Amino acid sequence: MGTSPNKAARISGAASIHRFYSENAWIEGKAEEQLDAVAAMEGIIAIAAFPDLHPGKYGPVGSAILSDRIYPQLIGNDIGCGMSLYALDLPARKFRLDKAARKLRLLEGVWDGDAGARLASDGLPPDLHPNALGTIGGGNHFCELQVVDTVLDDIGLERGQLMLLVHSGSRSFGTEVFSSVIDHSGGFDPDSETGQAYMEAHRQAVLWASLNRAIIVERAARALHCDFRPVCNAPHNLIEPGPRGLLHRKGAAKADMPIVPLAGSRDALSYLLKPNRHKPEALASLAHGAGRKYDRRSMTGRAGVTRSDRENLSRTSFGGLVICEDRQLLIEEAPQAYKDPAHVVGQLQAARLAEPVAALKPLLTFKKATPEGHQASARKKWNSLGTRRAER
Ligand SMILES: Nc1nc2c(ncn2[C@@H]2O[C@H](COP(=O)(O)O)[C@@H](O)[C@H]2O)c(=O)[nH]1
Ligand SMILES: [Mn+2]
Repeated sequence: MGTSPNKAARISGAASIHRFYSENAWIEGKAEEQLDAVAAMEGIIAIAAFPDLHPGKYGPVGSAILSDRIYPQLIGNDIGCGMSLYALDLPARKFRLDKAARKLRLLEGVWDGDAGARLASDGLPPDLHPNALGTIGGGNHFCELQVVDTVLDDIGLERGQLMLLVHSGSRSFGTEVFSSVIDHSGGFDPDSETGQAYMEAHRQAVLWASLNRAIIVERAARALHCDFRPVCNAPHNLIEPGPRGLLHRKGAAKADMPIVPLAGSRDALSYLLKPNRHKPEALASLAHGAGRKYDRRSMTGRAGVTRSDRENLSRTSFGGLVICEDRQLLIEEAPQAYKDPAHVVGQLQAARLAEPVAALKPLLTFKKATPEGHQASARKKWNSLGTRRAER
């Protein structure tokens, strides 16, 4: 369990860990053990842990870790993963959920735009995983149509306004970068050739992921016939070099920006937060979501157990819809898998790290709609259509 925010600093191993959650937070013992293990690693300077903390494959998710070494393992494969939020120029009165759901199915297929040109215009090699660009990916990546439910501060949003929240990362590119360094659990010296090569590939992956989210919203807006404007773009899986060292954020939102999104679940509110910049121990970071309460494996038996449960997996208590044909993913990503985002926000407020400025209600959540095999055949079909079009 966590300690209260006012006695949160604790020395464990070499590095201090600031826990920004109280005894009431749902924190697994394994996540605490992972924090302690990281604090004892060579070169770790300080750690900030947030109330969405939960165990990860290689380290604690929901933490920011300052280090004088590069630790690719702390970031994992989804380098640059983040949340981008956009306000849609789509009148709510004209909005029809079932129609929008049909239109957004377009996101299932590959993107038919000029990936090479977009990559090049962002300073990236044009052949950098072009086929994956503009696609959401699996797991808990999603693209969600939301409606502004509550506005607590003037941030240019109005109640009832439609929004799009995109959560995605660097797809196959990030996986390739990580797989080349996966065995280096001891990390890299930042001055070493291998360390510098990793940081260059990582820099490109962060740009790639951000471009990916931008293309996803373009695709969605085109399908919905509307305009959009960016509200915030907050990565939460990356290393940021700075004057105090290398800041590793693993499932911790970059918070040195005016507004930071905190995602809930497909059946809970998401929040927009105004960070309080006067807490250096928070390492310019914040919770990025509700955080997992139960791991994927243990969701079988917790969700979709009865027939009516299974029938309701694609509907939400807000009257919203979920587009995801992968039944197992629907179960693993069921709302019960996550902590209560309102509680997470309350913990951040109690720790004086941030204030909520708006709450957003999910209307339509698009997760990986077809299993990988179907996607491959859809891609083949799309490509052969393209070839036929070109032959005409
Ligand atoms: N609004 C939604 N939020 C969701 C959904 N599924 C997950 N989540 C939240 O996003 C974060 C992402 O975590 P990450 O560690 O994979 O980056 C997670 O903590 C959840 O709170 C959803 O369908 N809609
Ligand atoms: Mn993520």
